[in-house]
Amino acid sequence: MESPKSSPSPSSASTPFPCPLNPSPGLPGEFVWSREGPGPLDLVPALDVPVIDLGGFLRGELEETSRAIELVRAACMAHGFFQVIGHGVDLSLIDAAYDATDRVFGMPMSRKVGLRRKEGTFWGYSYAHSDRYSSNLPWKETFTFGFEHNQAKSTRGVVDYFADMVGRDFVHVGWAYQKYCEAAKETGLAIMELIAMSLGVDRGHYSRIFKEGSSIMRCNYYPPCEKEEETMGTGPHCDPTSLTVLHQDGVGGLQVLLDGMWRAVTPRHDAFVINIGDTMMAMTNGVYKSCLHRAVVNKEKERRSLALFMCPPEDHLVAPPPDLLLTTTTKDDDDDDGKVRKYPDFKWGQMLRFTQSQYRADVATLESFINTVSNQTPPKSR
Ligand SMILES: C=C1C[C@]23C[C@H]1CC[C@H]2[C@]1(C)CCC[C@@](C)(C(=O)O)[C@H]1[C@@H]3C(=O)O
Ligand SMILES: O=C(O)CCC(=O)C(=O)O
Ligand SMILES: [Fe+2]
Repeated sequence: MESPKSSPSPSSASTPFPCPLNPSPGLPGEFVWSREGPGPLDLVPALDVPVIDLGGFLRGELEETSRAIELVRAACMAHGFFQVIGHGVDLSLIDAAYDATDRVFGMPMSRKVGLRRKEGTFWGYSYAHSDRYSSNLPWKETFTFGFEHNQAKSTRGVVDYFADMVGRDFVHVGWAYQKYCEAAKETGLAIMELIAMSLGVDRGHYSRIFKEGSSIMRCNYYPPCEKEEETMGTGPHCDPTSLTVLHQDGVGGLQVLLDGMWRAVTPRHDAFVINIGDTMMAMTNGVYKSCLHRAVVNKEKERRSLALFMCPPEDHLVAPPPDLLLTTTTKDDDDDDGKVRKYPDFKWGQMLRFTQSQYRADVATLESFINTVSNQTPPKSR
């Protein structure tokens, strides 16, 4: 597994970039995913991930709530992906977030380069992660910033971040993202209640943890690419985080691996795509699945997606609720009362730093992280 390369020296940071994301006759080698290139894209059938209407649940309607719980459970046991409508988020707020995204990636490259993530930080602009990796570069630009869930405790909101880091002319962009993140977070917290109820644990178990957590807000911009079959927008991976609340524009490109086949998640303007991440999988003792997915690019159209990666506090000890250990047995448990833990305790901050300094998130991030940590510290008995 390629470990991230150290970020370039300051002098190379000022080197004019070759802007490799523009269409070109031959794809630069570092963008060719020879082993995993998506190949012919028209063969990818759609995956009819469940579309769950949150309206009834949010209105406190018992029957609709039971229906939503059932659908969440079935999807999370299978592949960890579903779409939600009836979330109550005004579509004009989503459109404003896309307008903000167009403003961010529409900046001149010289200004974007000035916003590149600094070594040891997580936030800022990246093109193709070329400061972190030297091969299998994703055909995308990204802009990433943090969002504190407990706004009362937030020392510096999204608006301040944009005003201070990008410039006063981006204050309204900061507001658009601030409002978007607040709404997407509330949707995510509501879904965490459904997840808890679907597992038979206290309804507030997960949402209480995440109300004190934060999110990684990742804006993805995928330029068109003539060699769409040879490169990747975002390579195959499982999200190391807990719950992803993603909105994709109408172009399409998100795919989930199911039964050995890549399946397309059809975009819906009125829906968020929700998926379980590695950390939530550990919080459910492996009952709910964090699954491999990727984003492919398009030879004609640019594509954008907005991913809110919800995380617990960095010092939160990731473990399943005790009740869950009493009520669930997993098929490969040799311990018939289901008390077996699938993953050791770990602190979320440790896993996050692992993905930023040592390991490029892929299909085996959680397993690799646990192996790394267990080789460093004696196993904790529980
Ligand atoms: C903890 C994280 C690392 C990434 C952003 C969040 C959740 C998703 C991860 C990522 C998108 C998975 C694919 C590889 C990656 C390097 C990327 O393409 O951006 C990952 C993110 C990252 O390390 O910046
Ligand atoms: O762009 C997409 O649709 C998905 C991107 C993704 O999976 C990610 O950023 O983790
Ligand atoms: Fe992802």
